[in-house]
Amino acid sequence: MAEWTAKYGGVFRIRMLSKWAVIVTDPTLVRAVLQASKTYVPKDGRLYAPIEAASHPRCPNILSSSDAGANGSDGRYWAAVRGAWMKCFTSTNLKRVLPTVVSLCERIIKQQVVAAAASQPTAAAAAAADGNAGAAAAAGPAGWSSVNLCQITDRITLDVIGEVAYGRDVGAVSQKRSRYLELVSGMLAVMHEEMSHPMLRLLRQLRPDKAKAQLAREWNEANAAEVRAAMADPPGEHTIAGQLLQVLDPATGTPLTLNQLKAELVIAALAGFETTSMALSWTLGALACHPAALHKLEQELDSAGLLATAANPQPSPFTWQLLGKLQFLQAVIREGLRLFSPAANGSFRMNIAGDLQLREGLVIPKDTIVGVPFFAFGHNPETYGPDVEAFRPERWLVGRSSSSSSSSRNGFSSSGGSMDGAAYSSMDGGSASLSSIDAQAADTDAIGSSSAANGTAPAAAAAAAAAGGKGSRQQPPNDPWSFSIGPRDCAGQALARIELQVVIAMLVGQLQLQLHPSVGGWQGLLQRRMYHTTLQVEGGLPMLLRPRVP
Ligand code: HEM
Repeated sequence: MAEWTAKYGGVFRIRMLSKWAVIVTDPTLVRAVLQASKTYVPKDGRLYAPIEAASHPRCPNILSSSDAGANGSDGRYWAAVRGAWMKCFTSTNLKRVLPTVVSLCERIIKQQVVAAAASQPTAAAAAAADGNAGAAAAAGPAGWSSVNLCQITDRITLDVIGEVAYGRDVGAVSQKRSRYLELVSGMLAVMHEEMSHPMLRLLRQLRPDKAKAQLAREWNEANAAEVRAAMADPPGEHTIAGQLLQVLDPATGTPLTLNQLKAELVIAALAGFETTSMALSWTLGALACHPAALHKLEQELDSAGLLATAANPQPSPFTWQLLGKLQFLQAVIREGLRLFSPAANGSFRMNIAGDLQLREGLVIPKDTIVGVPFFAFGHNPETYGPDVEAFRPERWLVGRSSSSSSSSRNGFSSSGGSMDGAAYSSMDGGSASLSSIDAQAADTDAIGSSSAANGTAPAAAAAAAAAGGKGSRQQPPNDPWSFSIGPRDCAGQALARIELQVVIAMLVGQLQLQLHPSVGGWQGLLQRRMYHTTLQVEGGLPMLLRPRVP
């Protein structure tokens, strides 16, 4: 779709099985479709059936349920659970999660220090001397540990989700083998397959795949056990389980049942695990291929006391006060999210209300699918200029003031708003949201929740104009919108943004990173992009790591 976007521009239509789909990547039209307005298109669960299959086939969940009138739903259920999710992500609650993220990073760094030390005098040299070239390559050069970075980011992310969902350490970082990690990864693989091939689910119902059925059973049992434990001994206010246990189903007036809770809580892993982990891996991989950007980041980390150097061998851990303050780090994260948009497929909606006039001469007929694929959005040359394929964090700095995140109160944007005719409860709890987390606002709980900070970043438009491109017409947003925008934007983005900042700052601050030569540099990294519902790294991401200060 990125290629079609480059060829056909910010709006075009494609055929999806029996239906037409209008694909929108023009920022103005994306706003029209996704943000509260008369042209807003609500979600429709029918397009998300594989997610429901992996959560609970007969229970709605926050991600797939309709927010306004589609599928016979009035949106009240979605509004109730969304409200609970957002309460979980207030600054006060997120502050309780930050130490977990920091300590997981410290643990990973320690593991890498040990692994790198074990490769000295060098396992590689010994293996090479024995004529075992394969083992020598896998061990990496002396003093470096050879890793699949995706496995590291997976482990950190799953433990963060375990803490936020249930207040529990699921042990992905501390244990050598984590069954829960295997189950989540397995279920996501099934979900992606079924999203890509809609007939697959039907075929599997006709001819069941025993291994997949067993996986689904185990997944179901593991989640049921977590939910039962949470019901018996409710975890704290900072957990999604803790908040959901207080929700009353608007249809019955009673607390959510075990199945309803399970359907909701599973979404934390299905929506938050691979997306965040991939964002980390892609961004760290991109940094390893761009020494100038890496150097700038190192300088910024050094000035914040986060870089390990001979003079400062034990840098301070990342603190709440630093969130949103490191401008180049923020730019690196934005550029990573733009270029490697983790929820690549983006948001797909169904225009059920009637013919919809998006602008003069552009009408979306009733019953048409409307798709906003965020990977293609991030690769629209009309928006970002001719260098869309380049990793250039600076594009997010031009035109931003030094307190860049202050497009709204202290870095928290609050343009969520209400939606015609539908209860939109994400404002209820107030979440620490969008562009950054800012320490000045950290003590405030009643923070507006969602939606894009809608300032403009003139750099890309100027670049496009200079190149004579059509991009001069566009107003690029000052965030890559990888978390979507509007009432159905990512409920977990405040958490993801914290994890991205802390993990990148701490790993880069304390470890040297190099792409393994087998990847083939930047071009090789780009070729690993595997476009599913999420943007995965095909074959993992082999990297070499070593402590900055041995
Ligand atoms: C870099 C990481 C992440 C990215 C890029 C991302 C992206 C997105 C996007 C694009 C959507 C909208 C999907 C659609 O319209 O169909 C979404 C929704 C959602 N995300 Fe995330 N997400 C991330 C991390 C997380 C995390 C960590 C969690 C929770 C632990 C989470 C929970 C959710 C939920 C619950 C929704 C549905 C919200 C609703 O429909 O009201 N996400 N996310």
